[in-house]
Amino acid sequence: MGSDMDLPVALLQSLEGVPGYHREAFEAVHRSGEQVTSVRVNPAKASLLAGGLETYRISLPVSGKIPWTDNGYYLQERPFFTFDPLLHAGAYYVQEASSMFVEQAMRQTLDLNQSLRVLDGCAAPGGKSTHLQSLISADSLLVSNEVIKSRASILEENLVKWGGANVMVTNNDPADFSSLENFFDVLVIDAPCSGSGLFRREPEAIAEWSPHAVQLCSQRQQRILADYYPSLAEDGTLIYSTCSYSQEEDEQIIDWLLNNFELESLPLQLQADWNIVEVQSPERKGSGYRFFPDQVKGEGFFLAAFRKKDGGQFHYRAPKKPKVQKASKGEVAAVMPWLNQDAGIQLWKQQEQLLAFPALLEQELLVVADNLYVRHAGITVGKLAGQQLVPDHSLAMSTLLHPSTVAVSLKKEDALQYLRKEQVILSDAPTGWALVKYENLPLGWVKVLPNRVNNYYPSNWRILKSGSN
Ligand SMILES: C[S@@+](CC[C@H](N)C(=O)[O-])C[C@H]1O[C@@H](n2cnc3c(N)ncnc32)[C@H](O)[C@@H]1O
Repeated sequence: MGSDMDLPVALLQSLEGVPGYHREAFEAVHRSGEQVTSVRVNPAKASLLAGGLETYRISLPVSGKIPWTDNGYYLQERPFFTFDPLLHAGAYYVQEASSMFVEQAMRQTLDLNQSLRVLDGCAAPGGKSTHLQSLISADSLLVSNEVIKSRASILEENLVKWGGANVMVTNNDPADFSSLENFFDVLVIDAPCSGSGLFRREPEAIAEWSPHAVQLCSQRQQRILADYYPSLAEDGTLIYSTCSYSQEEDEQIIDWLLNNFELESLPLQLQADWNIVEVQSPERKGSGYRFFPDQVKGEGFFLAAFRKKDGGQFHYRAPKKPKVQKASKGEVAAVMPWLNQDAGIQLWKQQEQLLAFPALLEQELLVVADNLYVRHAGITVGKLAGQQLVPDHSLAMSTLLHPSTVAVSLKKEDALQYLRKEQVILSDAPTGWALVKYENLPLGWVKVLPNRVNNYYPSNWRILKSGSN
């Protein structure tokens, strides 16, 4: 190999004959060094922002819309995202454009107005999960599972910032889901893969690639799919994706799925100007969709969708010893003034923590909590000290918060100071708990005391870098 962007010869050879692959253009786009930056806006927070969508345009150098998704935008250049308080407020997520195509698979194979139980089985750091949460209805459930503990904590952070109440973050092995047979209506597997689709953005990954690694990934993808499969209900949708170009991880997985399970391949409609390549698996002619960076404005990506034709439906049985209990009348009375009254939520208690969860998803909460290791469920409201709520950061990030909660607005420099968990000086703030806001979006809590202000931003999420742009 010569320069960093010399792609593995074995990869290039393996792609000969693949529909849509043009070696010269493919190599040229990797050599070009062009970087595509994109974000997906949080529709639940966009409406709260001081200037609505226009605020994003001021904060971010938006250059255009990503055509296969409602809330995705390309940027002219990559800003220093860490120094944008709106990122920390969960106003948007920085995400690769091609992977937002999962929205088409969801929209074209499901009625998103229905109440759905959705499992994101390979969820960290949360790109697909935050997207799925924005797509599903308020009385649908998203379970975001990540097997690696350290990655599950990043997933939790991103989902807490996103602010949806209908989400549970779990940290389980895929095999643990065997106890939830036929529970989910949608299973999204954005599988760990050999990563060739990201070589333009991460050239250092090229050195790790080998045909052997592709084989290992393919076997692991089969294990993950086989472990999760029983948890999908009959007529449920399976969405499988990778950021690999290798057929062993893409078309051959489609054939493996169609050969080993009662699945039907679901073709998706494409617009010609998206330049996404439709492929068929060699044996069973299942449909797949491949993104080449020389043809789309985005990185390499592959997606296929299926309908499950066997299984059955889930039958609810109340757990004998529920892991969460309904909050008492007194606890509800102490907490309700903090919450938006129309939110349709039920308050629960787990040890000392109070949490808010959509009232219509009571059975779902109980079943998932009974069978899995739940890191986070709904909105953590906080703990009661006597009759007083000590509010949790999750509540500040949530749209459940009562709109007239005491708040102070900060300019960018002060907001960054707050996000570094440093001292903030607030003149005129009344004593007690207050939200800190930037452009009308909450960043977190402070407690105003007569002689100082205590900063309650979560220590492990604080900005560590100095500077402001
Ligand atoms: C491609 S990433 C997922 C990216 C994520 N869906 C997103 O959009 O932000 C694949 C994830 O699968 C996880 N993973 C690795 N090995 C796994 C296994 N054996 N079973 C399940 N997940 C695994 C990785 O830790 C990683 O978080």
